[in-house]
Amino acid sequence: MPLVSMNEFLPKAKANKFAVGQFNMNNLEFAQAIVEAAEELKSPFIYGVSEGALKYMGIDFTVAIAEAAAKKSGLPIALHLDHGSSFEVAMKCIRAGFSSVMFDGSHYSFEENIRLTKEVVKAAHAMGVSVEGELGTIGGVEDDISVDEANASLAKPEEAIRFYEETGVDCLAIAVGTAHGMYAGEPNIHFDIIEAVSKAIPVPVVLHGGSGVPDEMIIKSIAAGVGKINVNTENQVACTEAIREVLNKDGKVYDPRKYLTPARKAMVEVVKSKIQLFGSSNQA
Ligand SMILES: O=C(O)C[C@@H](O)[C@H](O)C(=O)COP(=O)(O)O
Ligand SMILES: [Zn+2]
Repeated sequence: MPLVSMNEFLPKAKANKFAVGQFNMNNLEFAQAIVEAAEELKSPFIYGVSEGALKYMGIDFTVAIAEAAAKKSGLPIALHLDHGSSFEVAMKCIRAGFSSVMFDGSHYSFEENIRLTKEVVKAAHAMGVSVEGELGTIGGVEDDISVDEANASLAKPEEAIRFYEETGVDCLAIAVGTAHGMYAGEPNIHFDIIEAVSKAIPVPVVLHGGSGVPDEMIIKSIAAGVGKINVNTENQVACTEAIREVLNKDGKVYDPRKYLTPARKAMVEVVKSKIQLFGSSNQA
């Protein structure tokens, strides 16, 4: 199966109240672990690729790996630019074979965010590519850029609704109290904002900063209208802890397969548990 747009599964997620996971691809082992977990549970999923990860892996390797996963598994998989910062980077990804892009204009003024997102939507939709927009400021560390929680600002439902109506995005990330990275305590998620926006627009709300959110809050978020959830840090932590354990036990190990195999296994377990929690098993 070729890579698909998120519209292959997000409308179904919204209608049937489940969420599709966006799992970030940081290298080959992440990509393999994610597709292995999804194959076992017959789940659609999204490979999220940040601009930093794109630089690290190279755009051609990234697309080739995602295409190989889609072909081998037969699952509906979207390859999605995560937090794209410009029209140019979004177009570069689409030209290389991405089936979905996020344009994150949340650092611009509201009107400028609408104007820029609209341009991306117009070009992407003409090529059958889905688009995610973002409103409000999500706290935490994203691709090495940190936004402290005090400067994170929640999305206003009336603005989110107007943003959707004017841009026509396929899903909308709104700042509702989650943050990128692990939480020191518990996040304070504003379920009322999710519900107000989700009721008024036909596309799903996206929850960024999915790592470390307690299960019951995830379930409540999905019930309120979240249809896409992004997870990266929990996989990074599982991967690194597994590698550290092997190296701590035997300082003489030099074959990367000896520590990357347990790292990949640990990530398979993380992704499987998220797919089950999000309710997307057997939805492929
Ligand atoms: O940091 C990245 O490279 C990706 C994240 O921004 C992703 O979009 C996301 O929201 C994942 O959040 P996390 O699970 O808290 O890392
Ligand atoms: Zn994010």
